[in-house]
Amino acid sequence: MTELFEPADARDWRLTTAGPDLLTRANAAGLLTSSDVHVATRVGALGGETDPAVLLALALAVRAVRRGSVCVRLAEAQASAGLPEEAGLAWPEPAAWEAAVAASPLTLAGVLRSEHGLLYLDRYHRLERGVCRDLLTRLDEPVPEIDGVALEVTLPLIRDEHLSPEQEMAVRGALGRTTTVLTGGPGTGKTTTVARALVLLAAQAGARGERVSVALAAPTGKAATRLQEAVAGELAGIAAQGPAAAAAVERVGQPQGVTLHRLLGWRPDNSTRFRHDRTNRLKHDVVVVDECSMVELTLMSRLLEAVRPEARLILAGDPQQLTSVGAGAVLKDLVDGLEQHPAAPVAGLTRNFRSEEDIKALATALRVGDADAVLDVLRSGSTQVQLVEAATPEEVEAALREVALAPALAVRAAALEGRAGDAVAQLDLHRLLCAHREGPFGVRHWNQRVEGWLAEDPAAALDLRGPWYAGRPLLVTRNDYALDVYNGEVGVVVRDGTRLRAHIAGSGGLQEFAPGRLDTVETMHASTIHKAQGSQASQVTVLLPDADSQLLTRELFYTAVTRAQHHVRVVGTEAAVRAAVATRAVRATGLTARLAAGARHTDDISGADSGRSAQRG
Ligand SMILES: Nc1ncnc2c1ncn2[C@@H]1O[C@H](COP(=O)(O)OP(=O)(O)OP(=O)(O)O)[C@@H](O)[C@H]1O
Repeated sequence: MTELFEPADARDWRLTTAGPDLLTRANAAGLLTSSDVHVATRVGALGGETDPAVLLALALAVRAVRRGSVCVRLAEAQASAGLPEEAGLAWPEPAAWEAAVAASPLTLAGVLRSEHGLLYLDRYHRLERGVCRDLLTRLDEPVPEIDGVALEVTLPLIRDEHLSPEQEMAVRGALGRTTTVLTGGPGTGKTTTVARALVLLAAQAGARGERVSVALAAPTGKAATRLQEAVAGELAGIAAQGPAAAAAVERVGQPQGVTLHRLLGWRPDNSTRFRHDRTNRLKHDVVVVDECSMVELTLMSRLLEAVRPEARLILAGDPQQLTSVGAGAVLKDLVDGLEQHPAAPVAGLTRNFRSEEDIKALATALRVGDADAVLDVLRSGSTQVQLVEAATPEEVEAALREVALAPALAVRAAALEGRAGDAVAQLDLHRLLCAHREGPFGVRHWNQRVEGWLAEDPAAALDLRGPWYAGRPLLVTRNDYALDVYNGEVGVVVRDGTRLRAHIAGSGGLQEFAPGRLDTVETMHASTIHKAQGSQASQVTVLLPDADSQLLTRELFYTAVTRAQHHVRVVGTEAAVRAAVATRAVRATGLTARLAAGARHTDDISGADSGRSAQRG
């Protein structure tokens, strides 16, 4: 994947004429945006650097972070840029380039940091080193001796309900160390395992005459609510076995699921600093964070600073999913980097207990990158997965109208009758997911199309003169602490007599608002795959963009299809399916190599897999 933008015309806002020729050429070729160039030239001017090669390196480091990487490997920059010859960019010779960067006043001043061929902006270098150091320190932290009697009494209670051998291994592991990275695809029992680990940890604390305080958190409100509900459900299942089990579960308490930002203590004056930090740690003895694939480097750094060193930390997630919107690929890096660590903190769950067989087969084929197998499953005539081949706008329109209008009508009908619970519950039955926000394959377009179909449908009788209408499905896009609604939560606008009310589903149930008070919501007849992370629906329709879309990656496709519990419908072309499978969204970071070097007790992070960049396989 070349990751270039195509200037619309000579006045494209991403184009600039200010700056050294090398940078403006890289800008004109679509490699650097005007802001990359401006930041590099401005920082260069402030730091006394005029060498265009060094400024190009700095601009590429800025670009890397903008695109989700933490650093850039200069030696590979030319190859991964994929610029055509005609771009006329005179790439510096790598060895001389690295030497110039090393000798630059920007490096001497600490603005740029080079390490084993990886070039970082100082902030990201500090964050990465901090995450690595905090994690490795945590892994060396001793844990209280295990009380054998309490363990023998509690293990049968959590085994009885259900616990596979790999889950039991993970649970025992969580008991024996401060930090556990629990990985697995959807339905592999991560929450089940977390709930059981909580029961064991609470029993151990009980044997020491203590009580545990548990925090459950996730990057989005929806994921936090799901975590809370799933843990509560599992605990209730264990408790139902009898008085001894109920007593063991009672020790865990009833932990609330909260967003990670809320757990850490959001501050109105600062978006990357929190009330809880190294000087004001979280009081909890056990901190569980789910959907960690969505946690960016900055947030992981703040989390590790805030958790007491002796507290238990369980980081759960699926490293195959899309990485965080912000820079870093932390969960994946932890899994790869800690693989060889003597404390063996990574516990992988592989058996899927929930999904339908063909959805599992599709997810497996995607994980291993076998495009033929993906297409075979999609075309197998299964009742669970299906490829609706649609190449032209008319074919896509027909395919989506068939699947998206009926759910929208059902939501509208419930909302008109004031049945808020039913209307919101409908949203879990079907989700239409797009890769893009804009354009013919984008969320904005399909939200408008569904609204248009509703307006045309006599059953819906929708008047589209205002943005608020009964049956408008809502997706919360940002945390609003004043209203207590959180990113990822969903809701519906419902008629209440003569007025409209917005009902949002949060961890405490439905909350009702005057629609005008909500300014962090968007319409959700369709949503992006990114925004659907951390949620699931019974049926999912995935609209694939054109095969040459820069957003189309295996991770994106995998994340989309694994949102489905019972049925996945993929709308697109064979070429798009193949392009998705062939394209990896790999980010350049040094964390894997850093962690692996830490595990080997060396400072050498020149591991072969550090500083990877996006590639089309
Ligand atoms: N060992 C097991 N035997 C039978 N059923 C199990 C087992 N482990 C988990 N399950 C069931 O499988 C389903 C999925 O488990 P769980 O919700 O814990 O998975 P998960 O990995 O957290 O999924 P997701 O990330 O998609 O929420 C649940 O219904 C759970 O009760």
